[in-house]
Amino acid sequence: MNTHRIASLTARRCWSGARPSRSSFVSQQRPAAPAFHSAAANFNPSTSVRHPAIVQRAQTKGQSALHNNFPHQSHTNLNRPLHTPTKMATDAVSAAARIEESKRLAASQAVQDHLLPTYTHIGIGSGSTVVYVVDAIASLPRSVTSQMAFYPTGDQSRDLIKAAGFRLGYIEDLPRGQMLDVCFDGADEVDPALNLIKGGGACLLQEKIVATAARKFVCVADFRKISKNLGTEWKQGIPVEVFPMAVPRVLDELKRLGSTGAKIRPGTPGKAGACVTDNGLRIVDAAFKPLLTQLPEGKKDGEEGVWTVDGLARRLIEIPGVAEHGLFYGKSGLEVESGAQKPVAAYFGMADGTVKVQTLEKGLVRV
Ligand SMILES: O=C[C@H](O)[C@H](O)[C@H](O)COP(=O)(O)O
Repeated sequence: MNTHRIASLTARRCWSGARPSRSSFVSQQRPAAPAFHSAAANFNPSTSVRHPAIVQRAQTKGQSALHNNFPHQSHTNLNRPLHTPTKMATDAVSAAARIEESKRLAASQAVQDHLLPTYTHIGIGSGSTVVYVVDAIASLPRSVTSQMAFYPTGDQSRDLIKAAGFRLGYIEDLPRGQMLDVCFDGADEVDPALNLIKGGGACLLQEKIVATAARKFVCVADFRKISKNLGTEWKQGIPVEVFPMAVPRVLDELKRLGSTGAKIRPGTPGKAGACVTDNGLRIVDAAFKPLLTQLPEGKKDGEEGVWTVDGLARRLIEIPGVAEHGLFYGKSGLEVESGAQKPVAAYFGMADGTVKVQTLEKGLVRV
């Protein structure tokens, strides 16, 4: 397995030009990770995590680079404030490394718990956390993984599968009636009922097809994704994949439904113009008031722009021109035999190096 190759593929995954910067998050629970295009993020966190010496080197490098950018702040300036840009850069690098490590821990535990050696058809989702899923699977004996076919959810995961030397499967060729054994995928936000927001990296349509084709859908994420209500942690809005000709009409309808400032996702800085998905469509990010899991008594779904997850999810897909949206909702794989959009379990790597698992029966518990 070529870890370095896989890590470099993360850097140029579909959201390199499409994902809204993580730094636009305003959340106290999520340490501000540097935007992927910032200089501080140019070090490779996935390799640094495993080699503390490299983290140290990257931090030292970050310091000296920043000193060069701020020549007026000499080393002998005793009046320098405690929180200098240099310290902030160092903190940002350690926060980013901690987040990467938490993704790796979640992925590795999820694979350990849910990938049986007898499985032959495996779905691989999109995003930066899934890279560690592939990494964990690639560390298994070749005699096991060579019996498996891996089904991607977009260009990035197809590249990951190929780089790991795995056999690529095509979901369109999976015979009718047959299901994937398991699918691993990330999420942008997870509520206590295991509803998800996905599509922060512009992948959601193929993800939903692959997840619902699996007997078991397992979610992997870091601690920033844990949420009480969808829309409280992931504030950019619900990603909605839309046919280009329908975009203005969809924006109008989203406003009528109570979305506050739905907008077309730009492709910048990676691409001029709009973000184009793996399916050649556009992404509209539609922010709503935090989504409920239950309707308060006497209230109607959508009244004053307040929606339940299920109510909004069903309403969004009815809009002509909407190909799919990033709300994964409804039944989980524990409740139905097939077609579940909600995972059977969500694995979260925590900032303290532990892993928590969230299921419908047990809630959020430490492994
Ligand atoms: O569009 C991208 C996918 O839905 C990802 O699975 C989701 O955005 C989570 O990505 P990450 O693991 O990079 O946070």
